[in-house]
Amino acid sequence: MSAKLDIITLRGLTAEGIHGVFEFEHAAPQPFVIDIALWVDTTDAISSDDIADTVSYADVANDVVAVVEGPPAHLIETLAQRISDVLLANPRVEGLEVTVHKPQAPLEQEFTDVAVTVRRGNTPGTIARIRDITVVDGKVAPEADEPLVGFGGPDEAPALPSLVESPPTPAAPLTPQTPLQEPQSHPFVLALGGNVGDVPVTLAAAVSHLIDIPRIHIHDVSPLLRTHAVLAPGQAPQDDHWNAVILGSTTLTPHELLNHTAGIEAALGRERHEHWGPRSIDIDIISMGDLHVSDATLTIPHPRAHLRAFVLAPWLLIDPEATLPGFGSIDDLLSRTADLNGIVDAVDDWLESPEGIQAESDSLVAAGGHTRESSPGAEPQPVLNEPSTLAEIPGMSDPARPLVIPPIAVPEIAQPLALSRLDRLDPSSKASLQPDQGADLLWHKVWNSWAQTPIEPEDIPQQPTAENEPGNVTRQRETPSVTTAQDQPPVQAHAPRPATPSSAPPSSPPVPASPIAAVSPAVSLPRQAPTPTPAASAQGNGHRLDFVVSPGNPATSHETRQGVPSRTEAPHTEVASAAEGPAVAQPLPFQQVLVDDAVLEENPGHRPMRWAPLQHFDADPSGAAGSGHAFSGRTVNHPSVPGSRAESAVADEARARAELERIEAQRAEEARRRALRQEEERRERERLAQEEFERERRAQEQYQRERLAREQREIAAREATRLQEEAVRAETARIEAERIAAQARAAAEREATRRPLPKRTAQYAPLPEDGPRASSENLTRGHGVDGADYGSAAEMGERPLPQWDFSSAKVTIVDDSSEGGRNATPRASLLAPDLPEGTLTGAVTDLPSATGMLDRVTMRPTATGMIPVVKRDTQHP
Ligand SMILES: Nc1ncnc2c1ncn2[C@@H]1O[C@H](COP(=O)(O)OP(=O)(O)OP(=O)(O)O)[C@@H](O)[C@H]1O
Ligand SMILES: Nc1nc2c(c(=O)[nH]1)N=C(CO)CN2
Repeated sequence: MSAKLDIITLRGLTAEGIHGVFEFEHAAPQPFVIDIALWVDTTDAISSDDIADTVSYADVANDVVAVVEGPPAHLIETLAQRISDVLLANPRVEGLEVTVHKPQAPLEQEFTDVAVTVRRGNTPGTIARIRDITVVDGKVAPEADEPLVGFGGPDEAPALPSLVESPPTPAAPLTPQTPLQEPQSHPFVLALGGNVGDVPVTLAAAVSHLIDIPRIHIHDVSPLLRTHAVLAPGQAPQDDHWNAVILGSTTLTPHELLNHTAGIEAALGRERHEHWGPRSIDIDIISMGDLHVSDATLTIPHPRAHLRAFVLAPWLLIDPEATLPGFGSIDDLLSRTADLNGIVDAVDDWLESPEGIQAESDSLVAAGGHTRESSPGAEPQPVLNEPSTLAEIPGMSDPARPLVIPPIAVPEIAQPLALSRLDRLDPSSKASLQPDQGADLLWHKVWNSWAQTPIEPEDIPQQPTAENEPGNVTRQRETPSVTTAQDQPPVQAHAPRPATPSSAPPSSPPVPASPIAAVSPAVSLPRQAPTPTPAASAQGNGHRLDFVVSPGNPATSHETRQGVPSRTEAPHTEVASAAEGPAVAQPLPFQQVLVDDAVLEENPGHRPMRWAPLQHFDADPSGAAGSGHAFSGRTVNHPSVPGSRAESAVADEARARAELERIEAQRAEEARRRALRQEEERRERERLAQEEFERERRAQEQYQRERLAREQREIAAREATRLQEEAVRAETARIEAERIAAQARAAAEREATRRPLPKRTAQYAPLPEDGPRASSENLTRGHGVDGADYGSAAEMGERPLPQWDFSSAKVTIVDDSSEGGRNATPRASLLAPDLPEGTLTGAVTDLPSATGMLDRVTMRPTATGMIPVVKRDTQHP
């Protein structure tokens, strides 16, 4: 079993990141809150007290924050996976659970949390309930009254790998006002099975995990049965399974329990490839008290449990009185299962050291002629192929070792059992009745015919006697040196049996006619249900179980010694009758009478034993009494014997022969009926198997349909998210387009309201005589803004200003030399004399110049000393 893992938790770790489906979430960081639980083997750390031997939560916090602050992801699932990957890179982390909360997720509705939880690796059990600790003024505040919900809390099932796709069970939000009610406890029955790997070890690990889960209490674990695989028709052969049943109780809901069992399956390597395929482990919830559940993921009671010996047999071993709600007593159910013959081996106390059980069983089975492979087909193969001698069983020559008697399979037995009517005789009777050398031929013949007559069900007498007490199965007498039913009484499921069959009072209650009623463990676990504790010794890896089949079981009556006269039956009856009065006819084919003195005289070597047909004896029952013949064990004068002894002998021979013929005819008839019955039983089993297969197929189809529907829902949900994203993008684009359009409109409006640009012309005004550049002789030729050559300043100075009507335009004469410092005197004043009356002059400080968009004309002094005069065209005011 793997080392126990402890859980290190870190909760409420907050960091900011840019994760989300929407573009805007990538633009601005938002908070993410992370809860971490790490499954770590702390054994070393506990002994060394060294941080190097464990996982430092400080490192964990750094790693997690780095991921949250790292590259953007669309989904919190992705974020959780990235965190898992980083933390699992630490080899000390065997498993983990990561929850990513997104408290400011962009949702229109009010909410308290959005989160995703992932579990990875080996995460046995569940996370312990953790209380929030509030620190106030540096001290831990007293606990809040309300119970915690959420992470690890009792009302939240942890996310498990196998259930990732299924919708999470919503946790009922508990408020401080909600009183904490003790949830109701339900008994449960789980069935465990598997046939891949070292299954006993895996199943023991599963039991250990279950024990570790809070709110689950294990009451009992059944012996471990090795069973032939039950297969769907046409399925390829598989290795044998190991099956066990667990009884317990839990306050978990059925789905929470399923979550846990599925988690354990996943942790123990369960993979699903094929329906009813080979598996390392399978855990089915068989029942939960009276609960009935039926939904897409869970059906309780388990819909096929009532058909399965590999579930019912181990269950019966620990709870013989159990019933499966809606189906009845498991005892009865078991007797009708088609795989009843498939129980190959059984081991008790297997949890102690499960290692080696499988190998040991393999060698036992190999010695017995089995293979681990079972035969295909829903109809189980006959399983009995017992070792014929004790020596063939490895280790069985050691008398201290417990015996393995494989379960006695019914109703069809592959090899004819060496059981005959003679086997019904007790050994001393048998010895005294056996024909001697030289005894008469007829007696030899009768004896031999008895010897070849298998015991028939019809031979079972109605009254129980010491001879037919349960457990006196002749098969067991064939191996007298091992534990037999006499040493070890079988335990009847319904009625406790006395310690030894011989001590059973004659009034013992008749055994219920249940074919498997007494499949009983010879060694029992300490358990609550009353179970037998017979004498088998406990050694080795677990205790093999002896299985004994009740004689009350009609199906096993092949093996029940009946119908052969023995000391305790016909002769005894006869003696008693003779002593007490007229002989009482018994429902037996023969009476032990007809010893004729003459024959004795003529053939002194003959044994005076004969068997006569009952009707002959009955012919004159009163005569027996009347003639006072007493049956003294040897010599009885039959009342109906006629005068001649020779005639009588011949008549006896003839009657005996006739009787033999009648018996043979009867036997042939019985064989025919038996064949018919077996054929009917086979058909019935086939029908049941077919029905189960059909049910299975329908269940599978339903499961597939639901899976498909779920997938389609998921696809639709993804598509809806995609469309939503697209819609958001389109909306964003629309808003942007609108903004641009609005801008354009505004610009257009401004444009529209703006006066058309005046056509501009430029002219150079002559510089005044006393202007700063007036004396310059080397003035370059002036060019107007329109490129026209206006000649030199001197020439231009002679030219008059055009006859523009400056008064109609707002003309400002600007002297920007005020900034350049070349001339502090505003040019305007200088120019003013030359401008028409009313022309505005003065510095313009509030408008840029020369933009062409001014209301006013700007005149500047230039480097050439000439002043461009820009004026609105009078035709375009
Ligand atoms: N009572 C139940 N116990 C366990 N699983 C159940 C039960 N009822 C329904 N299921 C569902 O059956 C699903 C498939 O189970 P699984 O693959 O183990 O089937 P199986 O063991 O191969 O077949 P079978 O159910 O016949 O034993 C599980 O995921 C679970 O959701
Ligand atoms: N013997 C045996 N056969 C099976 C088993 C099982 O547990 N034991 N489980 C099956 C599907 O659950 C199918 N067949």
